[in-house]
Amino acid sequence: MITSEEAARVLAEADLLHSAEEVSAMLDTMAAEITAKLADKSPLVLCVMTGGVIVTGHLLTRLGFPLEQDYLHATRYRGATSGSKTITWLHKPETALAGRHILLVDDILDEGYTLREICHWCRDQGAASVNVAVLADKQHERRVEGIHRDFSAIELADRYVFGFGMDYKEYWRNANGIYAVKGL
Ligand SMILES: O=P(O)(O)OC[C@H]1O[C@H](OP(=O)(O)OP(=O)(O)O)[C@H](O)[C@@H]1O
Ligand code: HPA
Repeated sequence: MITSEEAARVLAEADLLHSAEEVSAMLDTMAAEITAKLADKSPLVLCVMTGGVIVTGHLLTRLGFPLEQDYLHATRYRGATSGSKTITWLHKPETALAGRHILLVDDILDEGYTLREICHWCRDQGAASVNVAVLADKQHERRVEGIHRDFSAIELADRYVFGFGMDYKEYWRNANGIYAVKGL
């Protein structure tokens, strides 16, 4: 945990990677790609809490076709900047997944453990298809086997980022843009 004063310093010293306007334009593009693939599938959109909440909200207003929405919460970082290999499930969706076309929406695909486990779970539930949409796809060599994203708004360099749902030690999910922590 850090104090709010430390959090304010982290933002003041951070590098702005993408402004809110840039994020908005990239979400427009991703929404168009999702529409082209899923508009006739009546998908079930699952927000991956907590980080996925902001991108899911912005994305949903750009999807002008019939869909349903639910959420799940699976976490492995729990406020830290490096993750455990064990995913903790805090909430599973109420909506039945069997036979549904699932669109998972999360803030970031980093090493991939989280979304890989969530995709496996969706398939175990009998989903007809599983598509993954992330705001940010971090570029590095540590990605686990067996996970790929179908849609991504932004590719990012290998730095610890925050904003637009992504946290730094639980702060600054509310930052309106994408920032990289100084020195990380
Ligand atoms: O690709 P990975 O290396 O697995 O990391 C990506 C995941 O990590 C973050 O979740 P976190 O565990 O921090 O949970 P939170 O969203 O509740 O903070 C983020 O929201 C992704 O779900
Ligand atoms: O770079 C990151 N920032 C915030 N949350 C994350 N979860 C995985 N990687 C990150």
